[in-house]
Amino acid sequence: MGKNYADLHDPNAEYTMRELSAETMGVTAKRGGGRDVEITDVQTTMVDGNFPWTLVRIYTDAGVVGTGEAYWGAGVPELIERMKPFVIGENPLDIDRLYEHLVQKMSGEGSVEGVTVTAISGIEVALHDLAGKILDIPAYQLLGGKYRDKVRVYCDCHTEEEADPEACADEAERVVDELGYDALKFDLDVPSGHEKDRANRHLRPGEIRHKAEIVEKVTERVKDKADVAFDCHWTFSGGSAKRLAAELEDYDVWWLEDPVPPENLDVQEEVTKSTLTPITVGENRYRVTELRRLIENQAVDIVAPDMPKVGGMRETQKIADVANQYYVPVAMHNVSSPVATMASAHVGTAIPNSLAVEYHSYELGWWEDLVEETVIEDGYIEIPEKPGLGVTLDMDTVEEHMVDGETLFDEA
Ligand SMILES: O=C(O)C(=O)C[C@H](O)[C@H](O)CO
Repeated sequence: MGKNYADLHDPNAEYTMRELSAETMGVTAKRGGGRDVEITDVQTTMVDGNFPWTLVRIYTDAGVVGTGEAYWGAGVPELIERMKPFVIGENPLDIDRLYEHLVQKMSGEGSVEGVTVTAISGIEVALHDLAGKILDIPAYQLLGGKYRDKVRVYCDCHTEEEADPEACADEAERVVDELGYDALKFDLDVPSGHEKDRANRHLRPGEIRHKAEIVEKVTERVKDKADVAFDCHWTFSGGSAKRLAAELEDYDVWWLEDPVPPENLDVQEEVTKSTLTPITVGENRYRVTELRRLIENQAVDIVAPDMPKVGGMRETQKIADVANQYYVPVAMHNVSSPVATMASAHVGTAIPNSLAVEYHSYELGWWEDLVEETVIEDGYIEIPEKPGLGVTLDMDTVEEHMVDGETLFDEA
């Protein structure tokens, strides 16, 4: 018999004083225009992409189905399964209340940050698709409307010779000229051969010179054709990060991402304030509460929430609102399938301070095949006018790439 985590006993979830269900809140008034809809089921299927994408579907008694996606990670499907009883019977149009309801119900299990927030995010994205379909409007309309018809996409680039500055520059040129992107990102936390110890976070002078050489070669090669960001994946000490960022001030760096670990806000703030190189942080922080502190302390020049991880579409919009008050742009981190990528683009059009949305799957070959529609064209996502997110899962592709042991979604 398989494991069943869904029925695990959680007293916090079973009884909470702050109970936000429709029944307890007395949300019973009849709604016109086909809006009296009830959620009947929630299902997940994990697809083995370049990350294990968790796709989510919410079914209703009206026969309308919403599709969403949570950021990848073990435990996400189990957590969604555990939350299912809290949304069944609810009206999917009450997105905000249902989000708060899940956060409250899952408090004991950890809904301040981490994988529980990721699981809630997947449900929240599916609710936006569903609500858009019920109301017959695109999801961005639920967020207040459009700032732009197309959202810019940046391509996360890789090469097998990731430590070779010329190879990185060649790849940058190829991605710009052949794939049509005008915004790129490369990893800068690549071993240079000058390391004495990979654990201590300290950058030796030769390592800094090597990183500066990658940045110089790449930015010079695509100068005036593309913006280029560089990612450090939470690797270096504050002192080393400051020296690296100072060295990179001579080049056209779009941003330097996550040079220090995300936990210590004081160090983060000091690094950001020490340099003219724009510093971007965000993908490992959760919900507006955590991102707010980063922004309010002016510890970040550009904020990078991962929408289907940070809390979903409305939570990302709330983060963008706080960022906007500090004149901070938003570059959405994204390693998702076309479903959450399109959902991020809907957020991107609904906020004034959208810089770009990441695309992290150009080497996969079948990323676009997961949905019937074209998602990225010439480095931009055109926001669809179809109801909901405007993407339709191609079930043959889902089935072909499902993680072993997964079952395909039920028909609508
Ligand atoms: O694209 C980025 O910015 C990343 O940091 C990709 C990471 O490898 C990924 O998010 C880690 O899970």
